[in-house]
This record gives sequence, C-alpha cells and structure tokens, in this order.
Amino acid sequence: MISVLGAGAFGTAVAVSLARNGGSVQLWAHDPAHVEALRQARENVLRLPGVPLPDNVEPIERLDDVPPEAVILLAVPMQTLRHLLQDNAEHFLARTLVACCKGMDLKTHVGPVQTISDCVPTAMPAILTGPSFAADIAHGLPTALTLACRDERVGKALQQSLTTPNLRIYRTTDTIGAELGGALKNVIAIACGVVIGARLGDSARAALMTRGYAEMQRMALRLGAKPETLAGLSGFGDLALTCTSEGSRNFRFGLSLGQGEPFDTDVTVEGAATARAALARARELGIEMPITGAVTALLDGQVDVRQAMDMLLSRPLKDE
Ligand SMILES: NC(=O)c1ccc[n+]([C@@H]2O[C@H](COP(=O)([O-])OP(=O)(O)OC[C@H]3O[C@@H](n4cnc5c(N)ncnc54)[C@H](O)[C@@H]3O)[C@@H](O)[C@H]2O)c1
Ligand SMILES: O=P(O)(O)OC[C@H](O)CO
Repeated sequence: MISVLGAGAFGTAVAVSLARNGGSVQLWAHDPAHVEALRQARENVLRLPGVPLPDNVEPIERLDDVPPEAVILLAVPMQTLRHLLQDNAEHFLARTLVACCKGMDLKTHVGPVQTISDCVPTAMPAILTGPSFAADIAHGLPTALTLACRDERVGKALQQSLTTPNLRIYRTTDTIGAELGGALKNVIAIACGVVIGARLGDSARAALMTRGYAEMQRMALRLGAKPETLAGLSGFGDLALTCTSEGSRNFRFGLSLGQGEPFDTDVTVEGAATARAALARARELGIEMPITGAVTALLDGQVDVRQAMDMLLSRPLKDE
C-alpha cells in the first residue's frame, strides 16, 4: 500500500501513476470537501483536470486510515509540511516518510528532509525529486526522478516500489544534495522567467542558469552535498526543465513579474518563499547568493527588474 498525503497536482499524478502500475493507493487531502469532490468526480478537477482516478486510488480524509505498513509520500506544499508533521506527529512515528516537496521552510530555513528529521526524529526521511511536471507523470510520459534516503536498504526498497514502466527512479544516499537542488532551482527559475518576461534575452537566461547553478552548488556543497547529486536529476536536471518551460509555475510567475503583470495567488510558487529562506540561510552561513538576493529584493518590492539586473551586473569582476 502507498499513501500519498496531499492531493494537489503532484500528489494526484503520482497516485495515478502508481495505481496504474497495480496495487492500492490512498490519496489524502486535508480538506474534506476536496476528498468528497475526488470521490464524486473521480478526477482532481481543480489541480489535475482530465486525468481520471483509477479504481484503485482511494481518496481519504482521515490519517487514521493509513495502515501501518503503508509507504507514505508527503506531496504537500513546502510551507505546510512542518505543520502537517507537527500537528499529526502520532501518525508519523517511526515511519518511512518520502517528501515530494521542493522548497525550504521560511521559519527554519531547512528543506523537507531536515524538516521531517526535526519534526519526527523517529521517522526515516527520504525524498523523491527531479525534473517532472505533474501532467507529464499523469499522462504516462517518460520521467526520471531521484530517490534519496540515507539508509541504503530503505532507499533500495523505495526505488523498487515507486518505479513504474514510465517512471524511472535513480537512487542516492545524498539527501542534502537532493533536497537543496529541488528547492533552489525554483528560485533560479523565477529569475529566468523575469529576464524572459522583461525581454532581456535567451543569453541572459543562459547566464542566470549557469551562475544560478554555481550558487546552488555553493550552498549545497557547504552543507555537505555531493557534487554529483547537484549535477544529476535533482539539481541540473530540474534546473534545466524549470528554467526553460512555461509548464513551470515558478518560471511563469517570473514571466509575469518581468512583464509587470499580476499572477494568480492560488497557484503554488515554491520559489518565492524559498528565495527568502535560502537567502536567510546563506547569510547565516556567510555564503554569497547574489541571484537569490536579487529575486528576494524584487519580490519584496525593494527593487524593480532593471535594478535587480543592475545588482547582478555591477558586482565586482571575478574568476569563473
Ligand atoms: N506540480 C508539479 O508538477 C510538481 C512536480 C514535482 C514536485 N512538485 C512539488 O510538490 C509539492 C506540491 O505541489 P503541487 O503541484 O501538488 O501543488 P498544488 O498547488 O497542485 O496543490 C497543493 C495542494 O496542497 C493542499 N494543501 C494546502 N494546504 C495544505 C495543508 N495545510 N495541509 C495539507 N495539504 C494542503 C491544497 O489543498 C492543494 O491540493 C510542491 O512542493 C511542488 O514543488 C510539484
Ligand atoms: O511548476 P513548478 O515550477 O513548481 O515545477 C514543477 C516541478 O518542480 C518541475 O520539476
């Protein structure tokens, strides 16, 4: 049994994909009305329209209904993860918990794996991350992800149980690299959206992706990540997807900022809170993260797009 907690686009897509592969899948939502709508429509009309829920996906509203042997996937937005874990800690004790969120917590400045460890010290945390749009997974398009778990035995078992014919899962023990790659690429994707929205050109985007990758590495390596994790699916792979596709909400949010247009506040944009959290963490660690700083200043209304670019271009010249 696999229990997916969080019935947004990603949770629903993963539940659908795993259910098609056989076996029972629970899909928990925190809002009873949402659960009822999933039961009635057999579709997540709001977040993943046009994808029917297979019969073996069971929408549930009570965490009590998650059986002890279930593998739990946490597919909620990053800024709700800590509350979910703290408010329902009795349901998570000594469980294997696979985070699917990409971000850093605004209050604690840490990613999802560290958040699980902090909130439920008896749990075995893991993370499933990498380049993947929910719609692609739901439509059975080929996708490759990284599963990171410090315990090799648990990681191998998760890799087996989460792999499907369309979803290829690579494994690592480097949870730090996996969680930071997935979190920080969202900030760089916002920056790339801004330059494209402001018509500053594809060359500027390539520069931002490259220097953004350097910034991601700087923080991740300092915190103990392996360089090869950053160069893999969860880092470079997801950076490439998110910075170049209008399928990305972070990129689209940046586009709107660059065009001076409003953006739908109901859309999940993980990079906005993560920019602030990452900048705070970088300051604690004494690490330079100028793109993250520029994105944060732009989001906080301290600078406009031109001034944000000037912040980056007027930095002292340095070696690559
Ligand atoms: N959508 C994608 O393509 C995709 C791909 C990979 C990873 N992710 C990651 O998955 C996570 C979830 O994103 P999403 O796209 O599914 O978001 P979404 O915006 O589609 O849905 C978010 C869901 O979270 C629910 N929610 C809100 N507050 C909650 C709370 N307090 N407790 C429990 N649930 C709550 C909402 O009801 C909603 O159903 C994010 O961290 C995102 O980065 C998304
Ligand atoms: O829509 P985004 O920007 O949250 O990106 C979705 C996934 O993280 C892409 O891998």
